[in-house]
Amino acid sequence: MIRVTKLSKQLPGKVNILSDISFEVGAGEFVAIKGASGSGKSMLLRCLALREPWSYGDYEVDGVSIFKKGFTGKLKVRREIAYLEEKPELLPNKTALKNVLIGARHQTPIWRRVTGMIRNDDYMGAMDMVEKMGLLDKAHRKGDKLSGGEKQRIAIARALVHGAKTLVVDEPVSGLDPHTAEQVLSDLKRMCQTQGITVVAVLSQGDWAERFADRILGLNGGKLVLDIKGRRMTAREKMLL
Ligand SMILES: Nc1ncnc2c1ncn2[C@@H]1O[C@H](COP(=O)(O)OP(=O)(O)OP(=O)(O)O)[C@@H](O)[C@H]1O
Repeated sequence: MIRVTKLSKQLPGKVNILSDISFEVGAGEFVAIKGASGSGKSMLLRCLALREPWSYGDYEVDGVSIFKKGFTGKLKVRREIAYLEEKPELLPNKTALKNVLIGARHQTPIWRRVTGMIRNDDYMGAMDMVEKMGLLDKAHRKGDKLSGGEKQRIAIARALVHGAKTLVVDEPVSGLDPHTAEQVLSDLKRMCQTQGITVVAVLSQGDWAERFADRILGLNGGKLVLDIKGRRMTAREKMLL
């Protein structure tokens, strides 16, 4: 469970990017973030993944107060919360499977990256995850020969194989055709339902959030203006964003 209390983010010069944001996300929940361009969606994700320092606020993950725990708190977030950028970077010359196994630079021991040595258990685990993502037939295709949607799904598989319990994902379906977008979001949703993985995803386009999310958070000018169950939004709710 993630609890964010009064998160604020200021940049030098006192510009407020995020103001007084509080919300909770339960284990296994799929939460979508919506908001206009510049409303602070990416900054919120980056703060959740501790890619950006917070100016103010409390952060609790599974009952652990992250900032009070200092280094171990931050390590917990690094281990358990994976941040996936809009266009995930894969190693272009490695296969999809190798990308799942050794691609995550900060999570793979350097000796294993250098030697390419893989334990059998790890290999099976990665293959299993690639299959769950519906990409078994692409497992041996090189990273640069995968489509945008396939790259997204390999990046998700990589994060899960390396122990992430929560995926914080920036626009996972932007630039994808509707069929592929549907596949990526269905995979994410299934991970939530069957494995208790928590997903916080920016889904600003179309009605993806309304169709797939358990909850929708809405940002406007760095403020949380909406926190509703995942359902068709009313015209009034849309006006708030
Ligand atoms: N490093 C930075 N320095 C100055 N301003 C920044 C920085 N990073 C973000 N901002 C500003 O913070 C605000 C929120 O940015 P953010 O990227 O979170 O928006 P967003 O909602 O994700 O937008 P988009 O949908 O266009 O990606 C924007 O006004 C942006 O210009």
